[in-house]
Amino acid sequence: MPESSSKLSRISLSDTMLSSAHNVDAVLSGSSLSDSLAATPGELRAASQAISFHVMRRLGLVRAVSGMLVERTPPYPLFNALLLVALALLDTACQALAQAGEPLRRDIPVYAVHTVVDQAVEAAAGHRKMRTYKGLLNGTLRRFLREREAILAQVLQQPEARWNHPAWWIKQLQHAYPQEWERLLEAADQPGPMTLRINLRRSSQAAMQEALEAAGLESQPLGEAGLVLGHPRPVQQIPGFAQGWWSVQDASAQQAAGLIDPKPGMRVLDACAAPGGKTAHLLEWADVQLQALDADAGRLERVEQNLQRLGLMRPGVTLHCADAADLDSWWDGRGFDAVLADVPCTASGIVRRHPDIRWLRREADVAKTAGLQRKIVDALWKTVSPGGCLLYSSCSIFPQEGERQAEQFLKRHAEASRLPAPGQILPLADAGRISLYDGFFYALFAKSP
Ligand SMILES: C[S@@+](CC[C@H](N)C(=O)[O-])C[C@H]1O[C@@H](n2cnc3c(N)ncnc32)[C@H](O)[C@@H]1O
Repeated sequence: MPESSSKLSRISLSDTMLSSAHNVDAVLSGSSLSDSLAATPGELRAASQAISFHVMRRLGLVRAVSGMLVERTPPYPLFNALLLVALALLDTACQALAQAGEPLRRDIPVYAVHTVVDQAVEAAAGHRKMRTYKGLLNGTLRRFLREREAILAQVLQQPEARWNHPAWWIKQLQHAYPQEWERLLEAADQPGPMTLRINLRRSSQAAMQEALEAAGLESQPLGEAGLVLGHPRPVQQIPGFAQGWWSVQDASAQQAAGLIDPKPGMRVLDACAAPGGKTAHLLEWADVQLQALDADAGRLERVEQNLQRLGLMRPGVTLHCADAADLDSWWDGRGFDAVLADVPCTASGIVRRHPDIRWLRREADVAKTAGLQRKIVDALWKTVSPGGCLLYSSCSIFPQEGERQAEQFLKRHAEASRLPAPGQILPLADAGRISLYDGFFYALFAKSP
């Protein structure tokens, strides 16, 4: 039995399934899974997260199965979510049985078939408003077990069920990446690695790797300041978090500071800063004068907390809550040598870490977000001093938020030229190993002197 399953088995599965159903219901009603998990009781959170992530990665399939098996959907959304949770776990239980001897991925929650059915029915039976649907749940799960092969053969004809992404999302990727779209969709269902960026002002890659080794944690170096952990861990279980020796930051995001390569004394603007991953990296890189903005006051507080923890809140560093596109509200007219525009985006490049995103976004969001990005980056360009640079970045794999945005920017601004930068980074598995990189886009523009 995988480690994740043995840990989960110490907690009542019916409670965990019910809690996961609340999470799935929240996402289907338009809320983020992170918010719903934050409201989950602490003792259930880890197990509920494992199951909820799993259901998000199977949601297209189980919704199609439920649509086929349940003729009249009960008018109680929590019950429908519980059914989806149970179907996802049941299908996985059957898969694990069929693959006996070949373990499933360690993050996938695996239970025995009869346990899933019993515990799902118990979860419904113990809930005042779901009790009446107990028989429907039991009957549906048992029918799925009896007819699984035929049911799957039929529903897997539907792209959403086959790829577990909305149909519009699949079409976007087919159009943008005719060669890679299938691998991209598959990669979205693999969990991303946990990557640390070492705060070179407080530790070093070698010292941190030693500290990890002493704590029994395996890691691999990445570039000059990164370490990829063998297995993800809660931050409190990793040495040096409170001491500010490191931050969690994906390998793609770790490239921003090096692309800007700020020098001591430079005036730098980080225009969409929260929670401050790249702000901190820029301050670790050089003693710059840095202004950080974010439109969300709550998120901006996290920038301050992170900079305090890392020992980077020093004179010359200022934080402002402001709309970056509204220059009158925050800009004093003095130009910046470098501007980082890490713009808000659909986050289509990080679905492996946030498997709910694909179900929360709507097709119209892509154009809407691209419009907001254009407004922000056009305003920010005015703040760049002649001879300075602007780094545009987004954690998206939709070209409207990446290459297309960069091409159109160049057309609008005659005094802009493009400098070398990675462009679109795709989170594609390499030789069967999950990608170290989240989906990301970088374009670097120089302003003529
Ligand atoms: C991709 S996140 C930034 C991540 C951050 N750079 C990091 O590395 O930790 C985008 C941020 O932009 C902020 N934002 C959205 N619209 C904004 C605007 N008009 N002006 C400034 N910040 C904005 C959001 O609140 C969010 O924190």
